[in-house]
Amino acid sequence: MITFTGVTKRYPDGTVAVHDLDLEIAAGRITVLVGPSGCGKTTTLRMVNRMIDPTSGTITVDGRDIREVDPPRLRRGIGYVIQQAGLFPHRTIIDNIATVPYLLHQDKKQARTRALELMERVGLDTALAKRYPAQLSGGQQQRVGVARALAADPPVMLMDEPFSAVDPIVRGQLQDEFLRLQSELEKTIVFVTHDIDEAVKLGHRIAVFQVGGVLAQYATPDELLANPANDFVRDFLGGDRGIRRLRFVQELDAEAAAERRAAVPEPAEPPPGGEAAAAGER
Ligand SMILES: Nc1ncnc2c1ncn2[C@@H]1O[C@H](COP(=O)(O)OP(=O)(O)OP(=O)(O)O)[C@@H](O)[C@H]1O
Repeated sequence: MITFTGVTKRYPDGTVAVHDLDLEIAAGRITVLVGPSGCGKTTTLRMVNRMIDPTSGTITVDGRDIREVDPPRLRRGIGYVIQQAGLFPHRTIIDNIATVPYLLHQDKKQARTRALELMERVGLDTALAKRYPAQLSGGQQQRVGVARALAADPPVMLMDEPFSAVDPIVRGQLQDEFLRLQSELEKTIVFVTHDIDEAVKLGHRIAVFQVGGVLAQYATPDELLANPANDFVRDFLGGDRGIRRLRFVQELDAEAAAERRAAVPEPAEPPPGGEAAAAGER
């Protein structure tokens, strides 16, 4: 679990990016930070791995105050994925993915084998391993970014608008694959987006921020859509909130129905002689 207690970030020029934030981020779930541009989402995210230090307040990861952990060590347990993937342009895909294992002086051959496994896991053809980032599509690059963040198998992943640089169709595919992957991996994920649809689709819980770094509401997607805490949240959710909620509830229903179907045991083989014989025995 990650906790923020009374966290404020004021930049040297006086800008308050995050204001007195209290937030509990559940382990093994996806927590989405959403809000308009400049509301402090990225600042909040980057305080978790100490790329930015808070002005006041306390952040803990698994009960430990992060100020007590030296930043390189802390970051080994925290994967970081950014918009447009941030890949090293002069390194091949496989070497990009194995960046952290190389830094940790892991066996090169092992690191590469694992990188190939990760490529498959995130839906990349391993034939792309020797290419360079510029030779991949935007969606493929994002997948490499996710694979690279997973390479050290960190329990926590910070994801800053990771799918926003691709077209809506690819974006939808990446989101679906990411959800599938997360259902296997159960990482603690903090995911930043400014897109409420993405937040509703991915988030177990959603933190809505407003400009000034104020947390306006922290709730499950269903609670958020059903009961916006104030006018700002209502406006941010938009006029089609009702449609979104309906779609969300329908998706939940479909998932529950699929789970029920999976839970029902397969019908037993009919006895020799077929159904008529089975009926006759009753
Ligand atoms: N280094 C900095 N110095 C001064 N102000 C900064 C700095 N970095 C960010 N800010 C300001 O802090 C506020 C929050 O910025 P932040 O990047 O956290 O917001 P955001 O919600 O992630 O925005 P976006 O969606 O546009 O990326 C903004 O007003 C921004 O201009």
